[in-house]
Amino acid sequence: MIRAIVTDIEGTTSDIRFVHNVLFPYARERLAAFVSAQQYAEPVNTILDNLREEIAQPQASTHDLIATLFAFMDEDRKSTALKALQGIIWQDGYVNGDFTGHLYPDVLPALEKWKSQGIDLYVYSSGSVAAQKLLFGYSDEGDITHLFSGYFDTHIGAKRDVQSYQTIAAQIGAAPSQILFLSDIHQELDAAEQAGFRTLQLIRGDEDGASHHHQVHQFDDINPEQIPS
Ligand SMILES: CSCCC(=O)C(=O)COP(=O)(O)O
Ligand SMILES: [Mg+2]
Repeated sequence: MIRAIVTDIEGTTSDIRFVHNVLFPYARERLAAFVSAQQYAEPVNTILDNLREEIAQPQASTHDLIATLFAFMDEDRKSTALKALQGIIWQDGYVNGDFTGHLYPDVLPALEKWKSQGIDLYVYSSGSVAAQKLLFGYSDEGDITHLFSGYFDTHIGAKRDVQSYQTIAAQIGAAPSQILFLSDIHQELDAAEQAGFRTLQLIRGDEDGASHHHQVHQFDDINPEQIPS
């Protein structure tokens, strides 16, 4: 029996093009000025120290760190420090109504149905927990954060590491076999499966021939009582 569903965001609940064509450019255009202005204020001061630790350069200047952050954005590095900064910058965009968090139309009805069936819902994304709450708090369908029992980001570990899913299961308080993980990326599903999770792969665009996970095209196709093995 499935007791909890953990869902990825980009490519799963939300269009990858929203993240890459709207969110990422919004942060990119503002990042240098934002970091320069806020470098001595919290939480940016601590985030920059965390970034120095992440790159093992304790003496790196703010100028150097900004260059590093741009390199990370170029390679879509899932750096916890970059994700924290992006999340703070996106807040203005959501609050000012520059954009709303994209949701595929099949997502909200399915989440509501699963929740009404007594299944607890969680999010696991490389985007910071603050960024996750913004996307679902200012979504196309309004504030849907009440549906979620918890949020996980890279503070718990990387999405392709088995240990991350073991820690998530412990924090949820359910056996891994009672948790279903939804993602578009088969390497993330591989790690979750190795931790004992049930898995389903969302195919929102291109097929993934390298995956052995059961695939669905939308949330309507998912019945938590009948997850194929
Ligand atoms: C919280 S929305 C922004 C998502 C993000 O920054 C990202 O890198 C995508 O990560 P995901 O793990 O959802 O694929
Ligand atoms: Mg994804």
